[in-house]
Amino acid sequence: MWAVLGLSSLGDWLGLLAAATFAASQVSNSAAQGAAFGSVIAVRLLPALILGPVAGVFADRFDRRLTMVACDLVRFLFFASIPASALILDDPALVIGWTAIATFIIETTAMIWTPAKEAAVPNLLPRARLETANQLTLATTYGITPVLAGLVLIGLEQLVVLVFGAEGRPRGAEPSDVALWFNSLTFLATAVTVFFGIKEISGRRTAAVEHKPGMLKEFVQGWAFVRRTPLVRGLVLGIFGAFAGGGVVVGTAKFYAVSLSAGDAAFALLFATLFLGLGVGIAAGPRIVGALSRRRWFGLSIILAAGSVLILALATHLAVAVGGALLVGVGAGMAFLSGTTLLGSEVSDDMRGRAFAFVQTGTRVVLMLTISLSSVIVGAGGSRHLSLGFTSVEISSTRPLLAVAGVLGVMAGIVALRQMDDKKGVPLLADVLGSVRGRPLSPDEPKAASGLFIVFEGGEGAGKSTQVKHLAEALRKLGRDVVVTREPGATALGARIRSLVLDPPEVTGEVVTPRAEALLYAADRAHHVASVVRPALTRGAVVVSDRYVDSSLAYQGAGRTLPVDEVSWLSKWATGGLKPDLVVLLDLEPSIGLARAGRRGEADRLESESLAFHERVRYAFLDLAAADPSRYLVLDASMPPEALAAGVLQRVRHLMPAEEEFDLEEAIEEALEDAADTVTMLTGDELTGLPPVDLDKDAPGGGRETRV
Ligand SMILES: Nc1ncnc2c1ncn2[C@@H]1O[C@H](COP(=O)(O)OP(=O)(O)O)[C@@H](O)[C@H]1O
Ligand SMILES: Cc1cn([C@H]2C[C@H](O)[C@@H](COP(=O)(O)OP(=O)(O)O)O2)c(=O)[nH]c1=O
Repeated sequence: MWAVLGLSSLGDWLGLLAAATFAASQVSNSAAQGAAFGSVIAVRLLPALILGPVAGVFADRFDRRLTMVACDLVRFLFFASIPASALILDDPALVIGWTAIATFIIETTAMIWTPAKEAAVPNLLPRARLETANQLTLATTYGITPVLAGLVLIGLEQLVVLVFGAEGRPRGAEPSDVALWFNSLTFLATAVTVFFGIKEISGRRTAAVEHKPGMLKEFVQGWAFVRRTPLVRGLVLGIFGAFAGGGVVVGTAKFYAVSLSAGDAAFALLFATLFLGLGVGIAAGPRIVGALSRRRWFGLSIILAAGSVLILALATHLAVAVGGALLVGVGAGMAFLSGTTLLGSEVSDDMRGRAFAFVQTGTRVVLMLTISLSSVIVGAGGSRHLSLGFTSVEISSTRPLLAVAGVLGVMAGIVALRQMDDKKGVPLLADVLGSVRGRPLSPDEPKAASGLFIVFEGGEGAGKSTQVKHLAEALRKLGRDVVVTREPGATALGARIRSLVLDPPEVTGEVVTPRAEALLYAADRAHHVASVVRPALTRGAVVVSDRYVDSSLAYQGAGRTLPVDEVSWLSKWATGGLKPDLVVLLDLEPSIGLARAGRRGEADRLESESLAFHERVRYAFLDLAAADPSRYLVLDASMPPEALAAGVLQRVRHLMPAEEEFDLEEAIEEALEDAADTVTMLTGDELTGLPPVDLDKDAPGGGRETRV
């Protein structure tokens, strides 16, 4: 298929050059030569307008292999007919006329061949390879074959001179004749290859064929499909927007170079960088964006290209303009690649031909219209002096035109992004940055609406288990369904993971390495969330967990000094993005906490870590709380348990539905009374200096960090 494609593309380029020079060589004065050359090029664009829209119906309706073969045979015959006509006809005008007609027919056939080919490729490849295949196709069509066509032309010319000498060559053996003969044979070769070599292209047709509606109906269906499907609508809009922007750039380029006070060299330089950018975008784009959603990539590429047109509009210095042109190219190249790949992979087989044909036609029309319109406008507009009193600036009409094109392009990109976004709710910038680093974000799984998820975090011996118990009791008294759980080890699987990760090395026989440790905690968490937490939240329960994601960030991130954002991504992936409604951080001097925990008995693997380790953990927790105060309640864990419990309840009150609030006040009162009892039991020293817990002054609504 690639060989066919390369050969056929070589044929296209060769045909474009050869037919035009052939026509020009039929007449001798230069004006007529120009007209002949131009008219042959013009008839190549005409079929796009007339036949383009219906071409796709052929690709979807008939066997694509036979369609391609028929088209290639037609091209074989008509390319050969051009030099043959010169042998038969004597009048140069007739020969030029026939060349134009033949070119028209050839181009018309190409309009049918291309969508058939484009629609067939995705059926021949695994989806995952489609993007690479498209890279190859684009590189072949726009990079290799045009150059090759030029070389072949030169080579043929040399060959003709070598064989027939410089003068007195037989008719039909001029270099441009030979090029056309040669070209005709390339199409014969592709016809043979497709017919005998790639039978798979036909593979998809089955019984459905008899029920096909009429051609006209299929055509109308194709339009309706484009209009109705957000993906295709977004794609079409984006692609047309990009081409319109490109058209304006091309149409204004000459005048633009003048407005930079630069000449033809600058014009050529800008074009060369634009094409360089295009190549870079196509070749390096996929590697740069990594696993970013292709739909998002497409929209962003359009925005990049159009935004860079704005850079062009504002650039006053050639260097800036060259940078802008490079970015326009990169954006356009990436959009081109991702757009083609999306069309190929996400449009169903029976619509694909029409979708490709629609885009193929639309882009040509848009390009022609914008190039000619913008060059006319710029030509008519000229440039104006704007007097500012003390100085005057020259404003060329290319600038506003480019600016308008840029703004419209950016808007088209944004609309395309909206229409096609497959990761709604995932922040765009974070997604792009994550993808560039190899870790795209996944959309959060929907959170259960009714449940409440409360997490206790803190160092060793901070009193988490004690507070979890208190809170659960208080909420149960209110009649709430409460699920108490913990990490690691709340499930049977989790219990095994827990012993793998926490048993001292004397028991396990070796030390768990930091990354393995992070993965084990994440595995425990994934299983825990899926089998315990989410089901409970779904039925509306309050889930109270002793430790969650923050423990990994603090212990594995800060403690083990693994990159915190990687640990965070791992947990996000493990939990499907489930975040707690409230995190209660019990903050305590590690030495005190470890002493408390030590009373419990044998230290586990992490408890035996150095004090410095536990210091890092403590400050990591505090940092996390400071970064998202509305989600955290930080309590001084050296306070008596009852006072802490009252503080927790006070905050939980804000998370409960309104009708439960009244009872909750009572529960808090009760807890405070308990606390008061404890206070009287203590000697008092330990409590001096604590701020009073004042219920009334706490503004309703929560949302602030509360320190009791
Ligand atoms: N606020 C507190 N003040 C003093 N000791 C406490 C407090 N909370 C808990 N403790 C004690 O400290 C030890 C560890 O408490 P625990 O709740 O198991 O902590 P964690 O679950 O954070 O490791 C237990 O012996 C517990 O009785
Ligand atoms: C959940 C989690 C715990 N841990 C550590 C912290 C604790 O030292 C250990 C066990 O937690 P836990 O059972 O809460 O211990 P303790 O009751 O002694 O505080 O696991 C991590 O390192 N990463 C994690 O993601």
